[in-house]
Amino acid sequence: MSSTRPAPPPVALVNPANRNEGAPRGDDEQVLRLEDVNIFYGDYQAVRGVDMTIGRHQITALIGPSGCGKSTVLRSLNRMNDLIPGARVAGRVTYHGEDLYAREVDPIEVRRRIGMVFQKPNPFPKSIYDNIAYGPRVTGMRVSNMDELVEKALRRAALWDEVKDKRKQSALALSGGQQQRLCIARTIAVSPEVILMDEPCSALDPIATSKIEDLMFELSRDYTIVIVTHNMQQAARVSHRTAFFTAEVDEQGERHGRLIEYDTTNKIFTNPAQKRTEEYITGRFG
Ligand SMILES: Nc1ncnc2c1ncn2[C@@H]1O[C@H](COP(=O)(O)OP(=O)(O)OP(=O)(O)O)[C@@H](O)[C@H]1O
Repeated sequence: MSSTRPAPPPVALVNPANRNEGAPRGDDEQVLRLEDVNIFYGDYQAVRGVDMTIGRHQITALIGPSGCGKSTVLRSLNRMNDLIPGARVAGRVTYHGEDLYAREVDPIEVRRRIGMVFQKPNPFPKSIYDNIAYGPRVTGMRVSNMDELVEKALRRAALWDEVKDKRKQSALALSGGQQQRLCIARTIAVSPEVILMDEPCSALDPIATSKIEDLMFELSRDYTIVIVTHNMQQAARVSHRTAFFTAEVDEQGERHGRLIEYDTTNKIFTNPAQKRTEEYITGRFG
């Protein structure tokens, strides 16, 4: 951020009454920032010393070999690690400059503003309509017209045309790709600013994957997206910036995830600065 740029307006993570406020606007604004982030599961340090920023309305891909800490880092961005017994995040993770881990911050509000879509589509065993209405209801959002909200979320997730006549039917009857778009619609329904996606296409066929990729690109006009993917072609196709992680072995023989290189996706895939990045993207290791 340039020193002349005015600071973004504070975002109330603490006060749920402000949840319907629009997201602050600004082009290359940083939405999330990690500073010397270290993540532990009990005594085991899974991730070491990560520094990176996530820009607004960008798709940021986290790539790297299995076990290098991509999902762990992703979960630190909306305090999902809080739900894992023994997990602990040290260092600073800020959202528009606010410490996400400050004592007074409400993790529920964090997860509403920074939503998450998982690897395996996980709709609730409820109707399509109720899957979308669930979040607004439980978070106490003031909604004047729920039908409209449901329609908007389904349209936004490119699912409306396929389900408009069966909104009262079970979400479990949808195909895997439709279920994943429903999960995206469910995330969108509570008006987040950021959507975290943990390998959202790994359980889907190529056609469903391509629909989700198109959707991600479309959504990046309004949302900031961070995606973990094993699929390098996918990272290259959809993301603006790519972070390459790998696991390093310390003197005691323990493996710790490290961020090796973070740059524009074009740079990472055409002219990476680090040899390890090049070896990984050319398939020589990992
Ligand atoms: N809930 C947990 N409890 C203990 N250790 C964990 C837990 N989740 C992950 N780990 C460990 O932390 C390290 C990083 O795991 P993580 O799942 O973040 O890696 P990843 O890069 O996302 O892997 P993959 O690509 O295989 O999903 C691994 O050594 C893993 O075994």
